[in-house]
Amino acid sequence: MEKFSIRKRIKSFTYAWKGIGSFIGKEHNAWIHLTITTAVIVSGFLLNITSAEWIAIVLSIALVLSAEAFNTAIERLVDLTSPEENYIAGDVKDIAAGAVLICALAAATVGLIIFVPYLIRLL
Ligand SMILES: Nc1ncnc2c1ncn2[C@@H]1O[C@H](COP(=O)(O)OP(=O)(O)OP(=O)(O)O)[C@@H](O)[C@H]1O
Repeated sequence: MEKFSIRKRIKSFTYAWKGIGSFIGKEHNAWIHLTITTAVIVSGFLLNITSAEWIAIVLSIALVLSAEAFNTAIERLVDLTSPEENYIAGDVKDIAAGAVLICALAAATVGLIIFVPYLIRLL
């Protein structure tokens, strides 16, 4: 087994940050998710939501962003390995996109459950 090395662990961490940079820098879907994320966080502070609600929001944000990041990685891998039209390549991309949609719908539901009562109270 390879010897444990702090330098190597730090390097892995910098690769992960590089991956986040590539995801945010090139993906229009990531920009949309980040815009919604910012709006949700600002709303959370303005409405002074509870700790438990923050936990649900943070987990929902992480769920959607990580699903989108996995989807992007799969899309790029498919483009690399199967740039030509291929039924399975298309299916793989559709399934990955479907996974993002499932996560986004769940996050939207969490957002509605948390924010709608606050907004009704404001009216
Ligand atoms: N190599 C391929 N073979 C067959 N179908 C493909 C292939 N590449 C993409 N597709 C089909 O086109 C759809 C969109 O592809 P892709 O996600 O690459 O494009 P996009 O619109 O640029 O996506 P995004 O905006 O998420 O980056 C896929 O979900 C799939 O149905």
